[in-house]
Amino acid sequence: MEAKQISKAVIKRLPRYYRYLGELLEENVERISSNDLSKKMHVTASQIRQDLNNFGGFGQQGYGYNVKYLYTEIGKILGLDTVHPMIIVGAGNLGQALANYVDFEKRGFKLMGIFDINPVLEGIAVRGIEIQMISDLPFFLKENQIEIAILTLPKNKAGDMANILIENGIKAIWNFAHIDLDTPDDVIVENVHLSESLMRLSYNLSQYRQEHEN
Ligand SMILES: NC(=O)c1ccc[n+]([C@@H]2O[C@H](COP(=O)([O-])OP(=O)(O)OC[C@H]3O[C@@H](n4cnc5c(N)ncnc54)[C@H](O)[C@@H]3O)[C@@H](O)[C@H]2O)c1
Repeated sequence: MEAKQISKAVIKRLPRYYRYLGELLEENVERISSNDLSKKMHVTASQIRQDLNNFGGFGQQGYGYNVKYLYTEIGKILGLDTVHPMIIVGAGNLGQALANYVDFEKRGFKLMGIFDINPVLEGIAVRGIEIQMISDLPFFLKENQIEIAILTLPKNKAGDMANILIENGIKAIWNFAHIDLDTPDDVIVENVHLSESLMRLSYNLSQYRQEHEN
Protein backbone atom coordinates (compact mmCIF):
# COMPACT_ATOMS: atom_id res chain seq x y z
CA MET A 1 0.00 0.00 0.00
CA GLU A 2 1.80 3.11 -1.26
CA ALA A 3 0.65 6.27 0.48
CA LYS A 4 2.20 8.26 -2.38
CA GLN A 5 -0.37 6.99 -4.84
CA ILE A 6 -3.28 8.29 -2.82
CA SER A 7 -4.34 11.78 -3.83
CA LYS A 8 -4.18 14.61 -1.33
CA ALA A 9 -7.93 15.10 -1.62
CA VAL A 10 -8.52 11.53 -0.45
CA ILE A 11 -5.98 11.81 2.37
CA LYS A 12 -7.82 14.92 3.54
CA ARG A 13 -11.04 12.93 3.79
CA LEU A 14 -9.50 9.96 5.64
CA PRO A 15 -9.71 11.39 9.18
CA ARG A 16 -13.47 11.77 8.70
CA TYR A 17 -13.83 8.15 7.54
CA TYR A 18 -11.69 7.14 10.50
CA ARG A 19 -13.94 9.00 12.91
CA TYR A 20 -17.15 7.49 11.53
CA LEU A 21 -15.68 3.99 11.46
CA GLY A 22 -14.55 4.45 15.07
CA GLU A 23 -18.12 5.33 16.04
CA LEU A 24 -19.43 2.25 14.21
CA LEU A 25 -16.91 0.10 16.05
CA GLU A 26 -18.11 1.49 19.36
CA GLU A 27 -21.65 0.52 18.32
CA ASN A 28 -20.33 -3.01 17.57
CA VAL A 29 -21.17 -2.71 13.87
CA GLU A 30 -19.08 -5.29 12.02
CA ARG A 31 -20.00 -4.52 8.43
CA ILE A 32 -21.39 -1.53 6.58
CA SER A 33 -22.38 -1.02 2.96
CA SER A 34 -21.20 2.02 1.04
CA ASN A 35 -24.88 3.07 0.84
CA ASP A 36 -25.35 3.02 4.60
CA LEU A 37 -22.03 4.76 5.18
CA SER A 38 -23.08 7.30 2.57
CA LYS A 39 -26.30 8.10 4.46
CA LYS A 40 -24.41 8.46 7.73
CA MET A 41 -21.65 10.66 6.34
CA HIS A 42 -23.68 12.66 3.81
CA VAL A 43 -21.24 11.75 1.06
CA THR A 44 -22.31 9.95 -2.12
CA ALA A 45 -21.89 6.18 -2.10
CA SER A 46 -19.84 6.40 -5.29
CA GLN A 47 -17.44 8.85 -3.63
CA ILE A 48 -17.04 6.42 -0.74
CA ARG A 49 -16.41 3.50 -3.10
CA GLN A 50 -13.92 5.56 -5.09
CA ASP A 51 -12.09 6.76 -1.98
CA LEU A 52 -11.92 3.39 -0.29
CA ASN A 53 -10.95 1.55 -3.48
CA ASN A 54 -7.64 3.38 -3.20
CA PHE A 55 -6.68 0.92 -0.54
CA GLY A 56 -7.14 -2.24 -2.50
CA GLY A 57 -10.92 -2.56 -2.18
CA PHE A 58 -11.78 -3.36 1.39
CA GLY A 59 -15.40 -3.74 0.31
CA GLN A 60 -16.88 -6.90 -1.10
CA GLN A 61 -19.75 -6.64 -3.55
CA GLY A 62 -23.03 -7.07 -1.72
CA TYR A 63 -21.25 -7.74 1.54
CA GLY A 64 -20.16 -4.32 2.67
CA TYR A 65 -17.01 -3.08 4.32
CA ASN A 66 -15.43 -4.81 7.26
CA VAL A 67 -15.49 -1.91 9.73
CA LYS A 68 -12.65 -3.10 11.98
CA TYR A 69 -10.35 -3.88 9.07
CA LEU A 70 -11.04 -0.59 7.32
CA TYR A 71 -10.59 1.34 10.57
CA THR A 72 -7.26 -0.37 11.23
CA GLU A 73 -5.97 0.11 7.68
CA ILE A 74 -6.95 3.79 7.53
CA GLY A 75 -5.37 4.22 10.97
CA LYS A 76 -2.13 2.78 9.57
CA ILE A 77 -2.23 5.10 6.57
CA LEU A 78 -2.72 8.05 8.92
CA GLY A 79 0.20 6.83 11.04
CA LEU A 80 -2.02 6.25 14.05
CA ASP A 81 -0.62 2.80 14.74
CA THR A 82 2.56 4.26 16.28
CA VAL A 83 3.24 6.57 19.21
CA HIS A 84 4.07 10.18 18.35
CA PRO A 85 5.84 11.89 21.26
CA MET A 86 5.17 15.62 21.29
CA ILE A 87 5.77 18.83 23.19
CA ILE A 88 3.88 22.08 23.55
CA VAL A 89 5.73 25.38 23.29
CA GLY A 90 3.74 28.25 24.81
CA ALA A 91 1.77 27.26 27.90
CA GLY A 92 -0.85 30.00 27.78
CA ASN A 93 -4.59 29.62 27.21
CA LEU A 94 -4.38 27.54 24.06
CA GLY A 95 -1.29 25.53 25.04
CA GLN A 96 -2.85 24.51 28.33
CA ALA A 97 -6.19 23.72 26.68
CA LEU A 98 -4.46 21.39 24.23
CA ALA A 99 -2.42 19.83 27.04
CA ASN A 100 -5.66 19.15 28.91
CA TYR A 101 -7.25 17.40 25.97
CA VAL A 102 -6.82 13.72 26.73
CA ASP A 103 -8.17 12.28 23.49
CA PHE A 104 -4.97 12.94 21.54
CA GLU A 105 -3.31 10.25 23.62
CA LYS A 106 -5.91 7.69 22.54
CA ARG A 107 -4.66 8.21 18.99
CA GLY A 108 -1.03 7.78 19.98
CA PHE A 109 -0.09 11.45 20.38
CA LYS A 110 1.80 11.43 23.65
CA LEU A 111 2.49 14.73 25.37
CA MET A 112 5.99 14.57 26.86
CA GLY A 113 6.70 18.19 27.82
CA ILE A 114 5.33 21.72 28.03
CA PHE A 115 7.56 24.77 27.73
CA ASP A 116 7.13 28.49 28.30
CA ILE A 117 9.25 31.59 28.78
CA ASN A 118 7.25 32.99 31.70
CA PRO A 119 8.88 32.00 35.04
CA VAL A 120 5.51 32.35 36.81
CA LEU A 121 4.40 29.19 35.01
CA GLU A 122 7.46 27.12 35.90
CA GLY A 123 6.56 23.90 37.70
CA ILE A 124 2.79 24.27 37.31
CA ALA A 125 1.43 20.88 36.33
CA VAL A 126 -1.02 20.46 33.49
CA ARG A 127 -2.48 16.95 33.49
CA GLY A 128 0.52 15.80 35.50
CA ILE A 129 3.14 17.39 33.26
CA GLU A 130 5.10 20.25 34.79
CA ILE A 131 5.70 23.33 32.68
CA GLN A 132 9.43 23.77 32.06
CA MET A 133 11.39 26.85 31.10
CA ILE A 134 12.23 27.32 27.45
CA SER A 135 15.95 27.45 28.34
CA ASP A 136 15.68 23.73 29.20
CA LEU A 137 14.27 22.87 25.77
CA PRO A 138 17.49 22.01 23.85
CA PHE A 139 18.64 19.65 26.63
CA PHE A 140 15.18 18.10 26.82
CA LEU A 141 15.17 17.48 23.07
CA LYS A 142 18.59 15.82 23.29
CA GLU A 143 17.42 13.51 26.05
CA ASN A 144 14.00 12.67 24.61
CA GLN A 145 12.95 11.50 21.19
CA ILE A 146 10.33 14.10 20.32
CA GLU A 147 8.61 14.00 16.95
CA ILE A 148 6.05 16.80 17.01
CA ALA A 149 6.20 20.32 18.44
CA ILE A 150 2.98 22.24 18.99
CA LEU A 151 3.45 25.99 18.66
CA THR A 152 1.05 27.99 20.82
CA LEU A 153 3.07 31.13 21.43
CA PRO A 154 2.73 34.69 20.05
CA LYS A 155 3.18 34.89 16.30
CA ASN A 156 6.20 37.21 16.51
CA LYS A 157 8.01 34.48 18.47
CA ALA A 158 6.92 31.53 16.36
CA GLY A 159 9.50 31.83 13.54
CA ASP A 160 12.53 31.94 15.85
CA MET A 161 11.11 29.12 17.93
CA ALA A 162 10.52 26.99 14.84
CA ASN A 163 14.20 27.48 13.90
CA ILE A 164 15.37 26.42 17.36
CA LEU A 165 13.13 23.35 17.25
CA ILE A 166 14.34 22.38 13.79
CA GLU A 167 18.01 22.87 14.82
CA ASN A 168 17.29 20.46 17.64
CA GLY A 169 15.87 17.77 15.40
CA ILE A 170 12.11 18.42 15.30
CA LYS A 171 10.62 17.29 12.00
CA ALA A 172 6.93 18.07 12.48
CA ILE A 173 5.29 21.28 13.68
CA TRP A 174 1.63 21.74 14.52
CA ASN A 175 1.43 25.50 14.22
CA PHE A 176 -1.33 27.50 15.89
CA ALA A 177 0.41 30.89 15.69
CA HIS A 178 -1.05 33.06 12.93
CA ILE A 179 2.04 33.09 10.78
CA ASP A 180 3.27 31.14 7.77
CA LEU A 181 6.48 29.49 8.91
CA ASP A 182 9.45 29.38 6.58
CA THR A 183 10.80 25.87 7.08
CA PRO A 184 13.08 23.47 5.16
CA ASP A 185 11.44 20.89 2.87
CA ASP A 186 12.08 18.01 5.23
CA VAL A 187 10.07 19.64 8.02
CA ILE A 188 6.34 19.01 7.96
CA VAL A 189 4.13 21.88 9.08
CA GLU A 190 0.40 21.67 9.66
CA ASN A 191 -1.26 25.01 10.34
CA VAL A 192 -4.44 25.29 12.37
CA HIS A 193 -6.09 28.67 12.10
CA LEU A 194 -9.46 28.77 13.79
CA SER A 195 -10.02 32.35 12.66
CA GLU A 196 -9.84 31.28 9.01
CA SER A 197 -12.50 28.70 9.70
CA LEU A 198 -14.57 31.38 11.43
CA MET A 199 -14.17 33.67 8.41
CA ARG A 200 -15.45 30.88 6.14
CA LEU A 201 -18.44 30.51 8.44
CA SER A 202 -19.01 34.25 8.30
CA TYR A 203 -18.80 34.17 4.48
CA ASN A 204 -21.29 31.30 4.24
CA LEU A 205 -23.60 33.07 6.66
CA SER A 206 -23.59 36.28 4.64
CA GLN A 207 -24.10 34.31 1.39
CA TYR A 208 -27.06 32.52 2.93
CA ARG A 209 -28.56 35.79 4.12
CA GLN A 210 -28.13 37.42 0.73
CA GLU A 211 -29.80 34.48 -1.01
CA HIS A 212 -32.72 34.39 1.40
CA GLU A 213 -33.32 38.10 1.72
CA ASN A 214 -33.77 38.66 -2.01
N1 LIG B 1 -4.69 28.92 15.50
C1 LIG B 1 -5.75 29.30 16.13
O1 LIG B 1 -6.84 28.99 15.73
C2 LIG B 1 -5.59 30.12 17.34
C3 LIG B 1 -6.62 30.34 18.23
C4 LIG B 1 -6.33 31.09 19.36
C5 LIG B 1 -5.05 31.60 19.53
N2 LIG B 1 -4.10 31.38 18.59
C6 LIG B 1 -2.73 31.82 18.69
O2 LIG B 1 -2.06 30.93 19.56
C7 LIG B 1 -1.08 31.61 20.28
C8 LIG B 1 -1.33 31.44 21.76
O3 LIG B 1 -2.59 31.99 22.12
P1 LIG B 1 -3.01 32.06 23.63
O4 LIG B 1 -4.37 32.62 23.68
O5 LIG B 1 -2.74 30.76 24.28
O6 LIG B 1 -1.97 33.16 24.16
P2 LIG B 1 -1.37 33.31 25.63
O7 LIG B 1 -0.83 34.69 25.70
O8 LIG B 1 -2.37 32.86 26.65
O9 LIG B 1 -0.17 32.25 25.65
C9 LIG B 1 1.03 32.42 24.96
C10 LIG B 1 2.12 31.83 25.82
O10 LIG B 1 3.34 31.81 25.08
C11 LIG B 1 4.39 32.13 25.99
N3 LIG B 1 5.56 32.61 25.25
C12 LIG B 1 5.82 33.83 24.74
N4 LIG B 1 7.02 33.84 24.14
C13 LIG B 1 7.54 32.60 24.28
C14 LIG B 1 8.75 31.99 23.88
N5 LIG B 1 9.66 32.64 23.18
N6 LIG B 1 8.94 30.70 24.20
C15 LIG B 1 8.02 30.00 24.89
N7 LIG B 1 6.87 30.52 25.31
C16 LIG B 1 6.61 31.80 24.99
C17 LIG B 1 3.78 33.18 26.90
O11 LIG B 1 4.50 33.30 28.11
C18 LIG B 1 2.38 32.62 27.10
O12 LIG B 1 2.30 31.78 28.23
C19 LIG B 1 -1.13 33.06 19.80
O13 LIG B 1 -0.19 33.20 18.75
C20 LIG B 1 -2.55 33.20 19.27
O14 LIG B 1 -2.66 34.18 18.28
C21 LIG B 1 -4.35 30.64 17.53
